[in-house]
Amino acid sequence: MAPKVILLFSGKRKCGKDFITDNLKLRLDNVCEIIKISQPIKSHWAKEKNLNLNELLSDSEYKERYRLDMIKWSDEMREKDYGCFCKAACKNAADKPIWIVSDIRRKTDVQWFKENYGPIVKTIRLVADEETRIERGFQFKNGVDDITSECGLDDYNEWDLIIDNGKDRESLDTQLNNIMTVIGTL
Ligand SMILES: Nc1ncnc2c1ncn2[C@@H]1O[C@H](COP(=O)(O)OP(=O)(O)OP(=O)(O)O)[C@@H](O)[C@H]1O
Repeated sequence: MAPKVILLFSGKRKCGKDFITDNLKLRLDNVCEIIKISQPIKSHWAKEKNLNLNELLSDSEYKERYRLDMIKWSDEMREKDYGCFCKAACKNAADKPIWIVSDIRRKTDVQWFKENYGPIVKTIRLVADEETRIERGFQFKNGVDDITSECGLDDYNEWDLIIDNGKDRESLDTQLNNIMTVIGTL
């Protein structure tokens, strides 16, 4: 069974992608699956370099140590096939009516999903003011926050929904209700 809706989430570091998508998953219970494009990148990289995958997946210093190398390597892979990681992530996804892709970063990610799944693909941008992001632990890093993997969708303007998750945000309940409207009736 193919998914009926695919939600692609994007947003800057510490805007709350994991927070919102984890809460959405709680609300949707077992009709959804969270997909991370970074998962196949990290598992391939871990295997290749003999690294600890769990540490690489968690928010640790360990991950930061390999971040730049991973970005460089994955960019080279994308040059050969821009959909390679989207494809790998979807191949491992469970058979659920709603897929939540929590870490879309590039226009080619959106392109790949739209080409392969059509109008069931909906895009959601999370935004948060910098002060709030800093409170959550964001620190600007040259070579990380100023390159495509963080800025590739800054000028994308066809979002189905933009959610403020900064200091002026609405309640979590309202944020999730707005997402439910995008999902519509299955
Ligand atoms: N609406 C919110 N209310 C309370 N806490 C929040 C909210 N949004 C995010 N947070 C908290 O802010 C921190 C960063 O959020 P989260 O990890 O979801 O961001 P992210 O966008 O996934 O970050 P990264 O890109 O670095 O993975 C977490 O500790 C999270 O619990």
